[in-house]
Amino acid sequence: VTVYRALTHNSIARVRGPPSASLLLGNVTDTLYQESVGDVEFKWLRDYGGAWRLKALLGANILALADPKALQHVLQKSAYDYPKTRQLWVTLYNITGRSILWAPAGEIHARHRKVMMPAFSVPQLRSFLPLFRRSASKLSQLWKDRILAGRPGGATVEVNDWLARTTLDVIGEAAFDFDFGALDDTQNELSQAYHNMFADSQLYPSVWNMIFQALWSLMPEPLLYYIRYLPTREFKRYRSTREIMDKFSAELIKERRRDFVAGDPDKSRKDVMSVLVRANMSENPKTQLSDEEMRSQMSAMTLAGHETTANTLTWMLWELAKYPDVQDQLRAEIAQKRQDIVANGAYDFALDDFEAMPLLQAVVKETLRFHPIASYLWRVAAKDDVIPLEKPIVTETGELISEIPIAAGQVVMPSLCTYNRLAHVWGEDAHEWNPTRFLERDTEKETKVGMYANLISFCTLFLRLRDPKLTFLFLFAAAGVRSCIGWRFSVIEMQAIVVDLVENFRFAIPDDKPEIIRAPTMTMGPMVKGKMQEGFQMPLHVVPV
Ligand code: HEM
Repeated sequence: VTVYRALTHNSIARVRGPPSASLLLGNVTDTLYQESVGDVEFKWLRDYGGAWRLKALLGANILALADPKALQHVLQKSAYDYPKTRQLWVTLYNITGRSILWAPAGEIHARHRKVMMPAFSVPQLRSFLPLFRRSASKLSQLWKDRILAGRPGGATVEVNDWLARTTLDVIGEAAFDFDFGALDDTQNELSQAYHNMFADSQLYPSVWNMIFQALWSLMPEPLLYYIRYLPTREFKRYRSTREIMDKFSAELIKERRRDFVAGDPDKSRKDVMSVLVRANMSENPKTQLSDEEMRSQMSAMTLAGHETTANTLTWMLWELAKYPDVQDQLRAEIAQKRQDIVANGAYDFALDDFEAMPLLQAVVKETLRFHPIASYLWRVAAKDDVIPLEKPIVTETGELISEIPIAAGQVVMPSLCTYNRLAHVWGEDAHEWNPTRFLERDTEKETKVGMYANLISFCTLFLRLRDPKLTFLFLFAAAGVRSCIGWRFSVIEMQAIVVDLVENFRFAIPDDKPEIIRAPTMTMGPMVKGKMQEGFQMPLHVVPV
């Protein structure tokens, strides 16, 4: 009924949007088959403003949103009234099981979030800094020994693969106290299962696959849990990864629970799984996560916590290679801070040191703005609603509207990559990578969309986390919202890694200047044009400093 209402509700039809190339496929292929993320979205933003209509498969409408107030409404204020679409939650279920990424909006998601939050508290994350620094330094040493030894002029390094291996090892140790051995090239079932998963399974889905997914909206829900057994390229890949991970997680949870029951001999254990097991066992049995849910969190953590950070770091190094003056200034800032650290008798960078490095902060934020690896999200309205707009849009009939009424069942597509390019939020040069914008910004007057620098890239709600009172509040407020639980983890990890790499190496675009594209997959990875079948990659010329 809701699907039918959404199809027949006519207010959305008045919102302007691109003509649809095909009656059957609508504009969906424009997005999924575009060469580089943004090719079509930035044009639509220019043509229609902060909201536009796309045609989905079988004639349905999709409302795409870049407007700050609209995004705040859909992702924060009424977040549980905009659950994930069936296509998205089924995919997340297929990859991770009954994890927080799958968890249906409302009581189930709030229960998952509550048990998981303690593992992402600020003190807990501070304790991971030595791990991040150790992993970064291991990566630098491997480059020096294996690739750059005897080559003072440097060599071309495929940095994305190395960074994905580094972040996989980091998440393994931080989340499970487990060594994936990815940097050491250990032949490991688990690390192989996650290698290039999205590039292998999601790039340019077939038309039949898209039509099949559109039909999920009409299928009875219980049936959707069995779709994963179909023998398609992507389902086979997801299934084998999940089976390997499930086996591993089951053992790990058993071990951690045994520790807990036996009095937890190693109370200092900080890995996410230990904190999760402790938090879960302290919960009221009614609100505890089941064994299956606990196992699934491990898949979710590995999935959400490694390629995301690796791809963002890759884009950061690419931009630093393109802007050698910014790279030099960053290296000078690092050298200055290193001198202060040595003068103070400290051994290595602390979190406060990173926070006192304005250019480092700006480079991380600007990269998250410019290259949001989750370039758009999928939501569906659970009930009739009116979406407010900060800037009015012009309709098909020439009216100016500042609210869009929608019917239950309406599919909404928060377009994170276009919000991050709004000229009235980020400046007239929003389509340029320019970290200095974060050295000069006054965010007070902006509609608060993102918790971190008002960026939407982590889908976060806005609160000033430096204030301890608000941090406390955040733990509760965030219990009901689907923002990225790992945003701070990722920011600290990226700072720790980029500081080590820029301190030790100079990055440049290789002489053959490969054309890099932002592949339209779930984590917007870099690919070399013409070599897409080789998966994500970013060749950069690397010279030891
Ligand atoms: C640059 C790195 C990252 C980016 C840009 C990012 C972005 C996002 C976004 C946009 C969402 C919302 C997705 C949706 O609701 O449809 C999300 C959710 C999530 N992220 Fe991240 N993420 C990053 C790193 C991480 C890391 C390192 C972890 C874990 C250690 C993590 C764990 C999660 C989890 C568990 C959720 C689901 C939260 C929920 O539904 O309540 N992410 N992330």
